[in-house]
Amino acid sequence: QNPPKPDWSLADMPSQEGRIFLVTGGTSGMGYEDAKALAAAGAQVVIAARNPERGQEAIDQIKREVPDAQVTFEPFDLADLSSVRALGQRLNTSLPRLDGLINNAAIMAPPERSTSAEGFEMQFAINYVGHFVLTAELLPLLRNSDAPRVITLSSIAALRGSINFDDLHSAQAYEPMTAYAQSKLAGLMFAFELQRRSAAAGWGIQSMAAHPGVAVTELVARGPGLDSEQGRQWSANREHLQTAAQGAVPTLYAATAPDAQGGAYYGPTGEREVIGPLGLATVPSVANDIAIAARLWAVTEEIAGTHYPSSAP
Ligand SMILES: NC(=O)c1ccc[n+]([C@@H]2O[C@H](COP(=O)([O-])OP(=O)(O)OC[C@H]3O[C@@H](n4cnc5c(N)ncnc54)[C@H](O)[C@@H]3O)[C@@H](O)[C@H]2O)c1
Repeated sequence: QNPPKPDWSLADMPSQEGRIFLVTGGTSGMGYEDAKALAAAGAQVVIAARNPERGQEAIDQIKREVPDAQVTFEPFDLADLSSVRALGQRLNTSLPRLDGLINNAAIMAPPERSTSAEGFEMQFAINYVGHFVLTAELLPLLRNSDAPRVITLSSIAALRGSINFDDLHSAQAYEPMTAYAQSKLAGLMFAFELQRRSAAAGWGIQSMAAHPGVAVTELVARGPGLDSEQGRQWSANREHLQTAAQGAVPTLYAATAPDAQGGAYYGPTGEREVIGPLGLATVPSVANDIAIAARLWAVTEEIAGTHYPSSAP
């Protein structure tokens, strides 16, 4: 795989006119920056997140900066698979195709364990299983595109992750960052496995992963909280971290650059993994284990009740 030029920036993004993107969690942080940059390049963008008021605020803010932006909001909750499926059905009716899906929404390390509508540990549910189901729902729309891409957000936290098949939902022991790391590793393995399955079945989808390094967003405040030890450390380092706009660059590269490749993992790289520049990110060795990836896929299909087609329909 060819690494991208480290100085790739939004100015290098080709026109996205005529292309349609969905960005989950596009009301704040990196997702918002993704939506704004894609709209500025001429794409039609659908932001999907929970809160319609925050959705309208995001649209208003984007339109202040990009007056002719084509951006709309769809409410949905990744922690409730009936809501994820309902979004899929609405989009399958309203859109002709989908050229890019950005699986961006996430929560990080809430201090107390909680569970989704289906009883999954909340980070596993939102960060991973919800996106697994959403992508399956949108497969027909993606296949209507002549060059569809699916970008799934991972994190350097995945380097510390493992897939605990004996306790995927942290019911026996809940450690917030361990559960986050598992969810982000699962997302990374999903991105790679989707690429393999797409290639084998001829779906034509390029699936890649991206991570932002460490960027100043709402993730910490909404998770461990700014008063936590983690929050205090993070606040003390704020000026050394990336902005959300900088953190969005690897995702936007993956979503739009002609030379970005399916199966790659883009992010700030090497010694500068936390703050840049753009490159091929470090892949945790377990993420290359195709037996674990296949097992995780099968288990997820089972618990989610969503089965991908095994070959091109
Ligand atoms: N900020 C960082 O330093 C960092 C580092 C590594 C990876 N990431 C990843 O980047 C991505 C974006 O995170 P961010 O830092 O911009 O955080 P953020 O908190 O600013 O944004 C997260 C978005 O996800 C949405 N969301 C949360 N729960 C949801 C649910 N149940 N249903 C639908 N939407 C939901 C939120 O509404 C919000 O729009 C995440 O995947 C995160 O894991 C962030």
